[in-house]
Amino acid sequence: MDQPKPYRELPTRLSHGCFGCGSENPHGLRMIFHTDEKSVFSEIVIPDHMVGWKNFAHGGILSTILDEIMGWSAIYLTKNLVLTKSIAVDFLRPVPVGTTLRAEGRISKVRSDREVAMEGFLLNSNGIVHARGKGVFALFKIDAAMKFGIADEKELRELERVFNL
Ligand SMILES: CCCCCCCCCCCC(=O)SCCNC(=O)CCNC(=O)[C@H](O)C(C)(C)COP(=O)(O)OP(=O)(O)OC[C@H]1O[C@@H](n2cnc3c(N)ncnc32)[C@H](O)[C@@H]1OP(=O)(O)O
Repeated sequence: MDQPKPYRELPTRLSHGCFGCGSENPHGLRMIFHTDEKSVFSEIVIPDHMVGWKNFAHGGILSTILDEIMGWSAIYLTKNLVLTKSIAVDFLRPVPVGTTLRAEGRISKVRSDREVAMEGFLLNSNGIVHARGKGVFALFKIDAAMKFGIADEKELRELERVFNL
């Protein structure tokens, strides 16, 4: 008998142009996310054209991945929409392009109903951490997100529906 999967995919395959997760950006990372309900994670291979020095991934790309994983973790785990207020990244070991990485995000501290501190990690296939991020995210209920113009109403209603916000 099939065992239930210990994790599931988040419904983030929305057709939009986000560099991190949009399915309509041919130059983007096209990240797909899974959750075990305590964290959100994503397997990713950084393409060759995102190289920095030698064959190592550009630090800005690693920061983007950490921003993205912490952002979706914040959305899913707090049930709010988010905007990044700040991020800080520690680059611990170079990341070669073309290798499989695991990005992982989780809540560090819910500071108020409008702000959450998150942490994110980029690990190689042996579980070694290559980069670590900390981020502070503004939390928005749907009505506030509309007021701030984070997305148009149709997109927000869709996010509300698929994420039970
Ligand atoms: C679509 C998803 C895709 C899903 C995307 C998932 C992936 C995420 C990963 C990537 C995310 C990004 O890169 S996001 C892109 C990078 N980040 C950004 O662009 C954020 C730029 N920063 C900002 O817009 C701003 O700093 C804010 C909104 C964060 C904070 O604004 P602020 O102006 O300092 O706020 P503040 O003075 O305190 O308040 C001004 C007014 O806003 C209200 N206000 C402030 N914060 C909030 C709040 N959280 N909820 C309600 N209302 C609020 C206050 O009551 C006040 O109202 P009143 O008194 O005037 O009525």
